Amino acid sequence: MLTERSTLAQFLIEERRRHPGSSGELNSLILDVALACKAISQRIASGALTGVIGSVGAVNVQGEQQQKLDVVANEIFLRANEWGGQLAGMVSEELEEPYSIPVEFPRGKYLLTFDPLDGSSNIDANVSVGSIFSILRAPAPGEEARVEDFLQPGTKQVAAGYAIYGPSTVLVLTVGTGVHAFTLEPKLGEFFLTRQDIEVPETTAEYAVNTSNRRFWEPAIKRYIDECLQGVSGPREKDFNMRWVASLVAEAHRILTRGGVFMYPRDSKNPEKAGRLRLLYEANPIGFLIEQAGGLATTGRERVLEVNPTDLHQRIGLVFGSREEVERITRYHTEPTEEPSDTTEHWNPLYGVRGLFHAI
Ligand SMILES: O=P(O)(O)OC[C@H]1O[C@](O)(COP(=O)(O)O)[C@@H](O)[C@@H]1O
Ligand SMILES: [Mg+2]
Ligand SMILES: [Mg+2]
Repeated sequence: MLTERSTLAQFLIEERRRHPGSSGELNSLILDVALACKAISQRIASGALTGVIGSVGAVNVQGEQQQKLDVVANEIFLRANEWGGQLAGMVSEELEEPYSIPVEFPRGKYLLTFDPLDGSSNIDANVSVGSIFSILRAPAPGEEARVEDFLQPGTKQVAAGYAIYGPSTVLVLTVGTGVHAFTLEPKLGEFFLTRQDIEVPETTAEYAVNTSNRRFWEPAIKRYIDECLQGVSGPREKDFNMRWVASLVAEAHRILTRGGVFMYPRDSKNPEKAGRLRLLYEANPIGFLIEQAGGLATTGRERVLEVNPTDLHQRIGLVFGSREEVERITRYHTEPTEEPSDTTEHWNPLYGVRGLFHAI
């Protein structure tokens, strides 16, 4: 029987009872991932005192500035997960190719993909960051994983989660039986169950989007946001609130706590990229968690978890959160929507359909 005092290990033992013949390898893997998160949490907490703040002065495979903590967190993830015999390979945001398990360690039946440090541009400002992970089955257990082995749709995930390094460190996990949160007790170094069966409220009046990209958005997103901005005097007939942390993990955690909708839609900013966020280790694990909590996650057009990946570091548009809003945004992508000629005219209360001049 699980209680508020159950540890992550006790939770995993309870879960395993549902699968009497299971080997326990998944549990060991999740505990190794959790160990990596504890170690990263400690490095982040000590901040500038241990010299881990600042950039490396190099760009990663994605062409992004690597922070020292990106490199440190990546190393911690690799070391914590390579030795246990559960994995056939790993894919990290920080590595171009899959990481092959060193020959001295046994290879196992799972694959791990991860973003070791998400939101790392926030590190210097001491804003919440996180780690995101996804676990898949290896098509060829015991053999070195090939690139194509990782290209599985998100529906195939066995487990997924993230750790948020905020005022407290919280591990949020799904093994396909709901979403549960474990808070790190730093003195004991143990994760304790603090929220069970998390549910995303169906309705919300809070959205998260980087509006500086507005001119690159598709009409459906412009329409949605413009309608929110019109508040009570617009077609939505209610006022909205906005948040943008620029840390996917922090946005997902807020939405799993009080609802909301997050958008990093496909845009025309860089036509070679279909979005900002990466499918295998950002969109899929977050999508799995959100669906398990009763919310929705789409690309704006289709369910994220049904996208067939074509590339390890593929980017994708991502819309997730409270069901009603995600359904609406996804519907707007299918409806013919006029490109608003000028934002101000579109939402200014003086000019809107319900505005002052319309009434005269
Ligand atoms: O800088 P922007 O455009 O606001 O983008 C922020 C987004 O980029 C990310 O930081 C990308 O993740 P990484 O830090 O792992 O590259 C997300 O967490 C966040 O949602
Ligand atoms: Mg990230
Ligand atoms: Mg990252």
